Amino acid sequence: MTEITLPSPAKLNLFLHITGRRADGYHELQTLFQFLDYGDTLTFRLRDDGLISLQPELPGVPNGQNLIIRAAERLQAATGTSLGADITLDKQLPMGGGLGGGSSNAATTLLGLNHLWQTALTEERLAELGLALGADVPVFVRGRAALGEGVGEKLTPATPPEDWFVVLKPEVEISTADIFSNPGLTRNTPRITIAPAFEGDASGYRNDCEDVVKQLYPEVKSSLDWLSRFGPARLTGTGACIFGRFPSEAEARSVWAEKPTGITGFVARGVNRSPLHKKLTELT
Ligand SMILES: C[C@@](CO)(OP(=O)(O)O)[C@H](O)COP(=O)(O)OP(=O)(O)OC[C@H]1O[C@@H](n2ccc(N)nc2=O)[C@H](O)[C@@H]1O
Ligand SMILES: Nc1ncnc2c1ncn2[C@@H]1O[C@H](COP(=O)(O)OP(=O)(O)O)[C@@H](O)[C@H]1O
Repeated sequence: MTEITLPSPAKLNLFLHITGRRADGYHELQTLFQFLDYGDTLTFRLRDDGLISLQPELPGVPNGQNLIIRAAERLQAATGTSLGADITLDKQLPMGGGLGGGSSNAATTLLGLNHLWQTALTEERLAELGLALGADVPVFVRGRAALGEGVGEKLTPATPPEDWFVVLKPEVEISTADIFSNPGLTRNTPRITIAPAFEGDASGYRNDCEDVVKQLYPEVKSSLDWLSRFGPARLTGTGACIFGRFPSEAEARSVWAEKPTGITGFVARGVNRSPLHKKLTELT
């Protein structure tokens, strides 16, 4: 095999509780991750000269800082392979939206190149390499919906309902670091036991970043107010994307059809197995 094309799906944080703060300033979380059957696509073409190239360059992200290149270089360093790759990215996910697109791209690169280069690292080792690139990378490497604890890297598989979602992207850029450093952030939500997350209904939980984000960004508040008219709606990650949950595709699409003009987003299904892992299994 000299070329593979793989999905790089989005994630939602169905809830996100901040339960404390570590000595290094990072926040301890409890969060329920689920994948969407919607995202970016990456194509990897084998090179035998060790070079890594990426096209197209993302606006505002020089290739040297792109998580795709950084993941590929980490895999080269960890395995000592002499192989390289030409990588093409079809970007669909909004950047910095709380959908984990960059982390997902890093995970797809680690799994995709491990396959193409036949470097045979275990999923556990790939998740370790990924964690050094971002707290959200391990869940994408593992490919199972999960309760994430620690900074999101301690994962316990979970099976939330595979509902349909309307995802909206208010036109604001939100920095994760800014939200986590806000003095008004709730940082003492009591830890929940794992059992409710297994049962999968996240409706009794919340996103602890939501109040701060709504105060700072009225566009997010107005989108949440609008979407909440149709059912439960919530922020994912530190935003800016929000999601509404619906039991059927038809209901999700009818709400989507009524969205105010000028707001972007998409309709997608929540899935407990990553589309990336599904595709990789088909290849082997
Ligand atoms: C909040 C979450 C939830 O899934 O998602 P996103 O909104 O990014 O998608 C993640 O935990 C985000 O993880 P990640 O995107 O890897 O964050 P990083 O770039 O490592 O962190 C940016 C900055 O946010 C702060 N930070 C991040 C994670 C965390 N658990 N505590 C923190 O205090 C730190 O100041 C850090 O320097
Ligand atoms: N391949 C990539 N795709 C998206 N963003 C990337 C990528 N590589 C680096 N980044 C940087 O990571 C930041 C966070 O991106 P992303 O993971 O999409 O959002 P979030 O963490 O909010 O879910 C971007 O704003 C961008 O600067």
